[in-house]
Amino acid sequence: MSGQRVAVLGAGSWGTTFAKILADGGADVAVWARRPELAREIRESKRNSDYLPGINLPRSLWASSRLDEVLEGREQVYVSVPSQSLRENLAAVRALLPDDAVVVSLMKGVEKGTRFRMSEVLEQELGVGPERIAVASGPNLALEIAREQPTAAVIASENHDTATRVALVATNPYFRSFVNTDVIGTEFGGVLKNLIAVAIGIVDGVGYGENTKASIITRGLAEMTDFAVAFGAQADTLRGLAGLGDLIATCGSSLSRNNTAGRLLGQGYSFSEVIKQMNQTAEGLSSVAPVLELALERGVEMPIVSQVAEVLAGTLAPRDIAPHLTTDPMPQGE
Ligand SMILES: NC(=O)C1=CN([C@@H]2O[C@H](COP(=O)(O)OP(=O)(O)OC[C@H]3O[C@@H](n4cnc5c(N)ncnc54)[C@H](OP(=O)(O)O)[C@@H]3O)[C@@H](O)[C@H]2O)C=CC1
Ligand SMILES: O=C(CO)COP(=O)(O)O
Repeated sequence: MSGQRVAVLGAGSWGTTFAKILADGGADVAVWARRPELAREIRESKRNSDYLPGINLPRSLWASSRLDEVLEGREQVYVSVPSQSLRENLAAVRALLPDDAVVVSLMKGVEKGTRFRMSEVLEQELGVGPERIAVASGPNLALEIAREQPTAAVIASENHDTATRVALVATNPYFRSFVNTDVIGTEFGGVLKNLIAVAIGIVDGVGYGENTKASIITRGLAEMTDFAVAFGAQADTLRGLAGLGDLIATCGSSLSRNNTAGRLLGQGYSFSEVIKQMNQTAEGLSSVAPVLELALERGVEMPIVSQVAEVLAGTLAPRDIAPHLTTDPMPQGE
């Protein structure tokens, strides 16, 4: 569906990569970068040297630091800012959002304090109904995609037509979008795999091997599924690209910022030292508290995520994470 006029809000590694995906699929894409110098670099040099070094962006890509210029006349608006900053960013978007525009979350976090998913924050702050909201999630490490290595994603919306319209635009020869109506499962899949990737990073940093990691990934998927299903997700969604697919990609790659943050913790750096060293967004570090609060609310046990929280708090030594995979003396399960 070439020629659709779309906007991407956020020019970090994922926003810029997603803008490239859309432009390479034939869309007319405008990107909003909060820093004018980054907008200028994308617009004039077709580069984003801070976030995607060495990547040439499509010639058609346009960028500005002015929201009004970027949003004018856009039929689809993709949002990719750090989750904890979404609500404050949307205040300026509401008045400028074109009538009938579909809004797509590319983010993988839960808001601290309120514990809302990103699609819920979009609905609340933009005054847009769920039929005009979609979420995108899957095994999507930005730099691999920017290098045009093939992958796939799920586009979910409560409205099947909305998901289909977005998926048609967010598809190109190296990126395939599948359609789903399970927004909760698709969104929580992306949030939860980040937390398991932090756990994998921790045991990697400690120096444990493949058995430990395979145990954490397998039990982590069970934990992700129990949690998401308790909130109304379909278990199948967690077995698909937005769950297992993303879990494999993120747990297996040093490109993952969540995995990297975990590795630093496993090597003995404290939470505050890790924050200082990270120059990109590791959403799992912010989502761990709201996810555990939600789990408590629904009575879902999350032993791996709980241990990640304890390592972050400094109350559990990283080397002790694996033996406590469950506190149940006789655990049932696969
Ligand atoms: N990178 C990836 O591989 C993938 C990321 N995601 C998700 O995409 C979302 C965005 O992450 P990603 O692009 O990777 O992050 P990055 O750290 O690469 O970039 C963050 C971007 O957000 C901007 N930003 C930072 N703070 C604020 C703020 N308070 N208000 C507005 N903009 C801000 C930064 O601008 P500045 O440069 O000016 O600081 C930058 O453009 C996350 O939810 C992540 O989970 C999903 C799939 C893949
Ligand atoms: O979501 C991602 C891959 O699908 C990116 O993971 P990180 O945020 O850990 O880099």
